[in-house]
Amino acid sequence: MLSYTEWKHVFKLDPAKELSDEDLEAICESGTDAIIIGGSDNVTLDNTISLLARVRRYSVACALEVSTLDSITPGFDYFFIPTVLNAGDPRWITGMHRQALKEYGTMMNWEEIVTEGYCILNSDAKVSSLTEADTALNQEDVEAAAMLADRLFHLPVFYLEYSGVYGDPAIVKACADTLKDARLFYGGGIKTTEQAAEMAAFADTVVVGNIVYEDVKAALKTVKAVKNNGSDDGKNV
Ligand SMILES: CC(C)=CCC/C(C)=C/CC/C(C)=C/CC/C(C)=C/CC/C(C)=C/CC/C(C)=C/CC/C(C)=C/COP(=O)(O)OP(=O)(O)O
Ligand SMILES: O=P(O)(O)OC[C@@H](O)CO
Ligand SMILES: [Mg+2]
Repeated sequence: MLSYTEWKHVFKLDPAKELSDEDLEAICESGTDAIIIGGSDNVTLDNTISLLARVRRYSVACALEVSTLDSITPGFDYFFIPTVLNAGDPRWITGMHRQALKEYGTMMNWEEIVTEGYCILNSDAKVSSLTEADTALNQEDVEAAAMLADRLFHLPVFYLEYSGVYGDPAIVKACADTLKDARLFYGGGIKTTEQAAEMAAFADTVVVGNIVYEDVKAALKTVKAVKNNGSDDGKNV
């Protein structure tokens, strides 16, 4: 299994959405580096376990991106823990985390835990309303968020989240230039090979989500586009 520090392309699958066995097989066997299971609403223990079991038929790495306490279950290669750096509601910065650690703190394998410093930039995304994110950020503000994640908090991942819309490549580049150690994850609105390649030039890891459910053939094409155009700064590998 590839360490998450080497992932260039990832599919994010939502346990609350339907995906046929045929499409799931194509996604898992596509050459992507990993499957992240996660979503911002209607994620339950049942739909998480069900999707995990289906993905486990394949050898691809599989991570849970934890968004609710109820959906935490063993069996993943990694547990990605978001903290939303521009959240208005502190529960999504450290509140839920402290609650989770009361329950799981003594039984954690810390090697499997990867904290993601999220910066949410699409005001229309569900995740934006959920966390009451302050999305009115200019490039300088986003660079400061990247520095906060990387230099001040030493988070392993800074996640530029445009969920649902294609982001601004200039901002993604600025973050790539700002980060020293943290890996840059980019996610949001990727529908074409051109978009996938453009973001792969700056981001360490490109996350492809909703298009899987809209046009699986287009989703599959993003794998090669990313792998052939990825940034290669040797960070953290
Ligand atoms: C033994 C055992 C099972 C051990 C497990 C160890 C473990 C994992 C312990 C937990 C440790 C811990 C600290 C957990 C944190 C718990 C928690 C709930 C934290 C809050 C996380 C958070 C900030 C969530 C906010 C939402 C968010 C950022 C979700 C990520 C996914 C995402 C952005 C989806 C996209 O959503 P969206 O595009 O809006 O949705 P649609 O595509 O459907 O429109
Ligand atoms: O669903 P899309 O818009 O591709 O975004 C991917 C991911 O960043 C969502 O958390
Ligand atoms: Mg989504």
